[in-house]
Amino acid sequence: MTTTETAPPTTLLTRTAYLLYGVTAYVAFLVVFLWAIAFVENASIVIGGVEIVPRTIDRGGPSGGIVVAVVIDLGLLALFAAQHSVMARDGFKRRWTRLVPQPIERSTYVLAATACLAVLLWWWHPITATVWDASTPALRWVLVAASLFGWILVLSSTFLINHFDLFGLRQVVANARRRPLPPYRFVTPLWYGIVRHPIYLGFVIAFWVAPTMTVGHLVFACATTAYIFVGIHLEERDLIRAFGNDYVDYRHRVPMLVPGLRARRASRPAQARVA
Ligand SMILES: C[S@@+](CC[C@H](N)C(=O)[O-])C[C@H]1O[C@@H](n2cnc3c(N)ncnc32)[C@H](O)[C@@H]1O
Repeated sequence: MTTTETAPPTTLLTRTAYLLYGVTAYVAFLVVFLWAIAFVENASIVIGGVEIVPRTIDRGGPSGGIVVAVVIDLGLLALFAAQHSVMARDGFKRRWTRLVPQPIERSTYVLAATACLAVLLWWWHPITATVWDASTPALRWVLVAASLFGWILVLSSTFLINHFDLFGLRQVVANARRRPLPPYRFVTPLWYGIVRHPIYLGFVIAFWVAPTMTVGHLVFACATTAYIFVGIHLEERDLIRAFGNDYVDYRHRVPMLVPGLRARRASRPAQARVA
């Protein structure tokens, strides 16, 4: 997330190149994000007789023994998690922007995350042994709808905090227009008044609610959920550093992931405030 106030002086050519880079990173992200939805939902989309989702969580990927598949899949998830955890930290960004110009720092992060996600989706090894399988068509539809609701929650929440800042477009557009970037703001609209992490809640719903749960899908859901808790811990540390008592108070008022949970614990003593 960006807190820059002024864009450094650059030529028109450089600013245009940064803008194109940012737009390319955003479009690449959108394409791979749509693939990720199709991947998790095991969607089959045929256009002109061609299947455009050749590999999903349970279909089409490389095969191997179960042990090999679990090791490779966990390795792919670890690669994705490592990229996210390291590159999103403020300390890394400070050192990183000595190499990468500030206006395209976020786009570079988005591009790296997109590349790691594409590698994960392409090399994922399905493990198709069934854990559960909803028997009736009506129940299957309900579960698919609930899972898609998770994706809607993810996407709508990005717009509630700042979609174009999250994906680096605001930064390259401001730089192209030679406008200073307004400081990044802490906001709590709509879902952010119900849980502190609606994007992560959306992912948890999308990953766990499935009409057919295979062993591979379960490995994916367990590992990503564990990583979400680690990510929340790191992200909240940065948010407290950036927004101080505003975020500490927010943590006391609003539950982390499960709506209503914190309200039941409201009588617990408040944690230490930021000095
Ligand atoms: C991938 S988003 C996830 C946001 C949040 N954890 C969620 O699940 O909805 C990560 C970025 O959102 C920013 N962020 C988290 N909560 C925010 C809030 N209430 N207002 C503004 N930015 C926020 C963090 O600083 C971080 O850069």
